[in-house]
Amino acid sequence: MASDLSPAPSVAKPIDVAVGILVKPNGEVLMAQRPEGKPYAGYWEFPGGKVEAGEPILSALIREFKEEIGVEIDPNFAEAWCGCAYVYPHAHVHLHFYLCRAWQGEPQSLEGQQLAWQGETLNVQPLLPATIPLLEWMWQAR
Ligand SMILES: Nc1nc2c([nH]c(=O)n2[C@H]2C[C@H](O)[C@@H](COP(=O)(O)OP(=O)(O)OP(=O)(O)O)O2)c(=O)[nH]1
Ligand SMILES: [Mg+2]
Repeated sequence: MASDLSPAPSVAKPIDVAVGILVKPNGEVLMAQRPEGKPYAGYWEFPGGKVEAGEPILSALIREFKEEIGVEIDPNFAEAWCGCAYVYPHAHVHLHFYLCRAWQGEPQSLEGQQLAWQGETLNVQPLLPATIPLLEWMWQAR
């Protein structure tokens, strides 16, 4: 019988991910399409990305928003909302979602990604699997 019980690399160490939901006064939220070359390219998500070693999650959120869409998030208006874990074939992620109602700058596509403001009836597909239940829950919780 095999004696190596060490977990597969994908489940050994969850990766923290800071995710931001920009919410406009009319309730629309900003979604982005993952660019070519990344896992799940073409899938829609909320902007954000991996937290670096030792980096506070809110700092990672602010950094990722500058890098990906050129938007300056005001930390005083970024509300830690909820988290979830998901095991993908490429990684085990721990997602930290923030609701952001104030920011500076107009979202720009700095990584060649498509951006779209979305209301409750989505017109973008497909979504990252881990994001689908969060989005449904968000509309219910409003
Ligand atoms: N940004 C974001 N990531 C999500 C969402 N849902 C979800 O499962 N993820 C997963 C997909 C990825 O495995 C991980 C995010 O990592 P990423 O590939 O975007 O990382 P990153 O922006 O730092 O980019 P890079 O290091 O690959 O250049 O989290 C979501 O709504 N937004
Ligand atoms: Mg990203």
